[in-house]
Amino acid sequence: MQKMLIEGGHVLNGQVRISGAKNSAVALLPASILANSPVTIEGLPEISDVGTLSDLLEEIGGTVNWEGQTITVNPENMVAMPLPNGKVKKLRASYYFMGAMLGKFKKAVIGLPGGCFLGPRPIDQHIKGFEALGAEVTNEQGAIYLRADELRGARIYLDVVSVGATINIMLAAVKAKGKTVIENAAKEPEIIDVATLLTNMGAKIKGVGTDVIRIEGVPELHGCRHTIIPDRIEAGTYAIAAAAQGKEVIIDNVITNHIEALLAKLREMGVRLEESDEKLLIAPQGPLKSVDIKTLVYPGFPTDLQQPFTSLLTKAGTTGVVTDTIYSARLKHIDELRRMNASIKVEGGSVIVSGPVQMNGAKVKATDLRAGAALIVAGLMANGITEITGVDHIDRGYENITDKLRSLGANIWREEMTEKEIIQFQNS
Ligand SMILES: CC(=O)N[C@H]1[C@@H](OP(=O)(O)OP(=O)(O)OC[C@H]2O[C@@H](n3ccc(=O)[nH]c3=O)[C@H](O)[C@@H]2O)O[C@H](CO)[C@@H](O)[C@@H]1O
Ligand SMILES: C=C(OP(=O)(O)O)C(=O)O
Repeated sequence: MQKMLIEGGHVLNGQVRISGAKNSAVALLPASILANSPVTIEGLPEISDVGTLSDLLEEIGGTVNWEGQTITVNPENMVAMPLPNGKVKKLRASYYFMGAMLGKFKKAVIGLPGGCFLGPRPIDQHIKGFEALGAEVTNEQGAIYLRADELRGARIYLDVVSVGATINIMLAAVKAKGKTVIENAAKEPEIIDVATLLTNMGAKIKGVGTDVIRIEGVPELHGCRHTIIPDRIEAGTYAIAAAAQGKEVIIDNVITNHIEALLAKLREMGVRLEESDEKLLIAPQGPLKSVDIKTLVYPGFPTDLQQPFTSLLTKAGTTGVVTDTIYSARLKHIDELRRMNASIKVEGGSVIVSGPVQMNGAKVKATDLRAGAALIVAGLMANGITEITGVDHIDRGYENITDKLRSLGANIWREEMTEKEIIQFQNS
């Protein structure tokens, strides 16, 4: 087990390249199950969630070949192998095996997913969608059993706007008989990316990127080649780090339109930004002004950037209020930031950050993926050394984050933890 160390105070400068989007990758891989011939996906990020899903595809009989960042999944010998335990619990996106296996085999057994603990994360809307398509869904000892004689298109209204439910219902519906309409669908760019792959596989999907998606089922889907979109949350994290501790940082391979809500807030804080084709320059100038943020579904401010943005607010004057309307309990980073000298109050559902304060290095724990990103941003700004445990969470979603930050001038590295440190970490 490793820990991450950061000597704060070094100025970030230079260029960093963004990897393929985690939240696309984790849906594109299960989508390959639906094809009857090999699917090639280019530009996958080297993160542990991708590794885990690739193992799961092999567990159900697929063959997976890697060539650099390009993966080819051959689904021809896949079977409806139950996956009630084990790797499915390591990540959230294993729930996409439900929709994809139901769509392909009309049956699936998948354990309830893991992923970041952000408070309750029900999957009732996924199940409502599967049932509307004609599946019988039961929860038996923590695993979801799905069976259908036949999947039939249906009109499905999502009670909450859900990324996972929108994609999962698309996966189950593309081979169903007849028309499916998903109303109140989510509009995240990753949903468009998955629909693009499915369309290249022969699916008939309209309206993706709006809140009404229409699918006309087809009997067969074939293999294809697809290039993944860049990770807007990774890009946003580097943009926040650059605003916190950068001079002139260029973010390469970014679709700036995908992070417009963040960029608007950075501009309000007084950060100079320049956008060009696939590139974004971040050049903070002078003291930062505090702003308020409220997370919303896309294209609103993303919940996945709320935690790192909270770290940035510690450097701004004078008071910023953060409200997460998607995951109100996504607050585990706050105590750790306080250890580093942040002045943060939690009142009702809001986080009130007072600044500017000088953060100090401390021993802190990443309790989830973006809490880890928040601690890295704080560590880059802090006096002295910050030691972060819980690095496994960070590795679920950030490719080579230590190398990328080092190339920008940060002094960040990893060390193996001693046995005593591992025991302390496990008991904390
Ligand atoms: C793998 C992946 O893509 N993860 C992302 C996805 O998670 P995930 O797909 O799990 O998040 P959802 O969009 O489904 O969740 C949005 C909100 O709806 C609620 N909800 C969701 C489904 C459901 O059946 N019932 C229900 O009540 C959730 O508790 C949450 O409050 O979108 C989140 C919100 O942008 C991001 O933080 C995650 O990074
Ligand atoms: C919450 C996240 O991921 P997951 O849904 O995979 O847990 C995230 O990417 O911030």
